[in-house]
Amino acid sequence: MSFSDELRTRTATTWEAATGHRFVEQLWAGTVDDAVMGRYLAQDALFLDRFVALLGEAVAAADRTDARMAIARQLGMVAGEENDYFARALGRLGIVEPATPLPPTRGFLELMDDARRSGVYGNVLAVLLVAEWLYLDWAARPEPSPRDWLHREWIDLHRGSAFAAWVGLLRAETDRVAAATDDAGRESMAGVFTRAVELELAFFDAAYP
Ligand SMILES: Cc1ncc(C[n+]2csc(CCO)c2C)c(N)n1
Repeated sequence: MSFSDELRTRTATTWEAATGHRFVEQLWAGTVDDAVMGRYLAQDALFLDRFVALLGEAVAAADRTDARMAIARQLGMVAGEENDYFARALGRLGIVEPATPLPPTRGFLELMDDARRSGVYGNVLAVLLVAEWLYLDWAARPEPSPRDWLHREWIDLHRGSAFAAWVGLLRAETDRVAAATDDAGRESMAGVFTRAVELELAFFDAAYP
């Protein structure tokens, strides 16, 4: 079993609680309450800002040109298309002020800052991999899309062949880097991965008061 599969298996209970969360169910059904969607997106705007900084560190720390270029392309996508969704969505929901980070957001910001400041490519990859793979997992359901663009576009941003290929690259990089590092390095990557999965679940929970 690959290193990434092993991490995914090790965290299966929490992972599946996140991918099957009521937020995800309601998103697919198109029934997420505007107050819930607003709380979630306002927190996610804070998350995304630091996520872009983390992608910048991955661009800097990658030890192969093909990976560096692929990460840089993805960084451009997040700063472009994804940011545009946020502007429209927050505008429609009437959210103008930046939110105060709730505990799961604070945890994520700290985890991303630690990985970024460490400059350790494997730890940076471990956070990116969870954030992207877990979202691909819930967004790739073979179900009809909700009608409201607010819900539909949030699903569409996380599925499709380009996004699946990006997650494939993160998995391949994670496996390659893990194979080239020592036990302590792999333990560190596993710790970051596990913490990120826990935070993804807590992040969905926090959208509900
Ligand atoms: C808490 C939280 N975790 C993961 C993602 C997923 N995500 C973050 S940036 C991005 C764009 C593609 O690189 C994707 C899919 C999120 N939005 N919020």
